[in-house]
Formats: sequence, structure tokens, C-alpha cells
Amino acid sequence: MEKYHNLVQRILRGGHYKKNRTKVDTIADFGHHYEINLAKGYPLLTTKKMDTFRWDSMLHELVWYLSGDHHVRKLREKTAIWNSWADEDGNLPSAYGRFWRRFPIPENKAQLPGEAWASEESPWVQRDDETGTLVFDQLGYVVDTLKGKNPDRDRHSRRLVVSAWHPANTGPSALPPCHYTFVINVQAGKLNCHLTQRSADIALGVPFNIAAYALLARVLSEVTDIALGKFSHTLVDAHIYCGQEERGEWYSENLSEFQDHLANVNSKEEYRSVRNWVLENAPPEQTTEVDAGSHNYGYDHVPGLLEQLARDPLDRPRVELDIESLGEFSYENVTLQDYDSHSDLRFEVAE
Ligand SMILES: Nc1nc(=O)c2c([nH]1)NC[C@@H]1CN(c3ccc(C(=O)N[C@@H](CCC(=O)O)C(=O)O)cc3)CN21
Ligand SMILES: O=c1ccn([C@H]2C[C@H](O)[C@@H](COP(=O)(O)O)O2)c(=O)[nH]1
Repeated sequence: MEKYHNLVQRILRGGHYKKNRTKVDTIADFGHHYEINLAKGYPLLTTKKMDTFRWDSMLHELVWYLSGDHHVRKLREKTAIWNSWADEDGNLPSAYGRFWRRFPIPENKAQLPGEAWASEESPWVQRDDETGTLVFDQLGYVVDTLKGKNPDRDRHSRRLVVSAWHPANTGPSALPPCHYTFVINVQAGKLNCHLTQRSADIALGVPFNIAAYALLARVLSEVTDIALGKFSHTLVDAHIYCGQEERGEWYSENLSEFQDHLANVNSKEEYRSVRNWVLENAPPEQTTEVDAGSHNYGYDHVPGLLEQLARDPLDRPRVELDIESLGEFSYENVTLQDYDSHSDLRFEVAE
């Protein structure tokens, strides 16, 4: 996954120090984009261990998105990754699946003359069991349109947009969607997926985001019988967390020296020297113990990412999946094959 490594390098070399809502500071950069050819294998990172618990969490998370649930009551039995942002009942202030599968439709006087709104006759509209109001299944619309009878009009549509962004939700929400919209676009007989992400935690969130959308593209390719094309990813605020308090602030004073060191790196191994320079010079961080075979880099993600840059990416694994409809997608129906990785490393999540 050279594309991920290039992204990390570009942000470390060209980013600037930025404080943010969390107590953990960042090295951030505006506007990054890359494409991954999904026909060349499944883009699961190999420079840290992404199978076992991370693969499981990502897969349960995708199953949860597709379920349309706005709560994590079932998800939290499988993984804790969303627990910090949910209330005691497991409800979330913004949930991707709720918008992907059950986007609220204005009703009655909320519809102005001349405006076009799908009605209850539409195959993608239903009266929601939970709210009793009309909701729209964006993903169902995408799949059915791709399977439409007239390829030029249907599968070639340039309107296959799924949005998790509801302006009236995002202001008050404690965590508005980060990967907030994607577009499916067929070119030369191949299905491509373009994701726009407003805010991207490069070390922790992005490896999950790539894995989840690459798998979603595969799911859509299976159920529509259209060959898999590319995953294309736009990141607006692309950031690497660099620690709390003195540790984070050390980067504000030492970023240009750090970036001079990076500018002199000529081989992968030299990233380890820069990592060691950071570990020797930056104020120490308290980190919790993790299992043997793993190393916890704490809230400063920079040294761990430098270690990843020093490692050679291994061959991409494959995913086995055989489904005919969206409803058949489940944890049990997917298997990861031929995955091999470097040893594990951990980072703490900025909340
Ligand atoms: N700072 C931050 N980064 C994120 O990536 C992120 C948020 N916040 N808030 C909301 C969601 C939740 N997501 C998360 C949350 C936690 C992990 C995490 O703890 N990952 C660990 C362990 C994974 C596991 O238990 O399976 C990791 O080492 O990857 C990953 C993504 C992505 N999002
Ligand atoms: O799928 C996800 C979800 C979240 N993130 C990251 C991006 C940011 O570091 C935080 C969200 O904080 P905001 O202040 O709301 O931007 O979570 C991610 O990378 N991927």
C-alpha cells in the first residue's frame, strides 16, 4: 500500500502544527487525494497487523453501517471502537447507517410546490418502523440503479451519491460524520468509488476507512455484477496526532527541524533514525502496556508512522465474498485470504 505511505510522507514533510477540539495536537495538511486500483488486490495495510481484531472491528462496523441502525447496541457486543461517542443506551449523535439507509424525507408542508421528492410509491421509500416518518434508502437506490435495464441511462448514471451529511444534524452533533459522502461511478465497465472525508486521522481512522470502502465497493461490484475498478479518496483536513500538552507542543517548536531531517531521508531505514531522534528529543509520553508482540506509541502517532514508513509493504491480500444481494452481506460471508503483515503497533485514540 504505497499510496498510504506516500500520504503519510506528504503530511509529515509538508504539514503544519495545528491544535484542535481534542486535547491531542496534530500535524495537519489541507487537501489530499489518491487512488487505489482495487483490481490489484484488497488494500489492507500490511505495515501493521490489520487482520484479527482490527479486521473484525472494521467488518462489524461495515455490517453496522449497512444495517441502518442509529445505535451501537449490537455493534458494541462485537467491538468497542464506537463506544466513546455513544450514550448509555448506545445512541449516537450522528450514525452513518441511519443516513445511508433511512435518510429523512420532508413531508406535507415541508415540501414546496415544484420540488421533487420521492413518495411512498418509490421502491426506496418506506415509512420508518422506529419514527413513523418517511425515509429514503440511498444505498438501495444506488444498487437498483446500477442494475437497471438501460446501461447507458442507469449504470452510467453520474448521480449515484450517498450522503451521511444532514446540515441540521451536524451543527449540534458531538461527532458529525467524517467520511460524509461517496459517489459510485462506472467507467469503461468498472465500478469506482470516490469518498470525501472532511477530517482524517491518518494513523487510526484512515486504515479502517480504506478497508471499509474498498470492501463496500467489492460488495457493490458483487451484487451488481460490474467489475471492480478504483477507490478514490479525498481528505480535507488530513492530520497526524502528535501528542498532548508538552509532547504535542514540542512539535510546534521543532517541526521545521523535524521536517529538515525528513527532507534528508534517502532510504526507508533512515525513517527509523528520524523516529529515534524524535524519541530521544521529545518530552516522554505515558503509555499503557499492550500485549507482547505489539508496541503502544500512545497519542503521538508520529514515531509509529515513521516505523511503518521504514517497513516494506507486503503483497496485498484477497477477500472472498460471494453474495447476490445487499441483504446477504454479513460478517460470516466474508473471508480475508493470503494476508501477511509486519508486527503490530498501537496508537491511542484522540477523543
Ligand atoms: N480520533 C479519532 N479517530 C478516529 O479514527 C475516529 C474517531 N476519533 N472517532 C469516531 C470514529 C471511531 N473510529 C475508530 C475508533 C477507534 C479506533 C481504534 O481504537 N482502533 C484501534 C483498535 C481497534 C480495535 O479495537 O479493533 C487500532 O489500533 O486500530 C479506530 C477507529 C474512527 N473514528
Ligand atoms: O471514520 C473516521 C471517523 C473519524 N475520524 C477522525 C478524524 C478526526 O481525527 C476525528 C473527528 O474529529 P472532528 O473534530 O470531528 O474532525 O475522527 C477518521 O479519521 N475516520
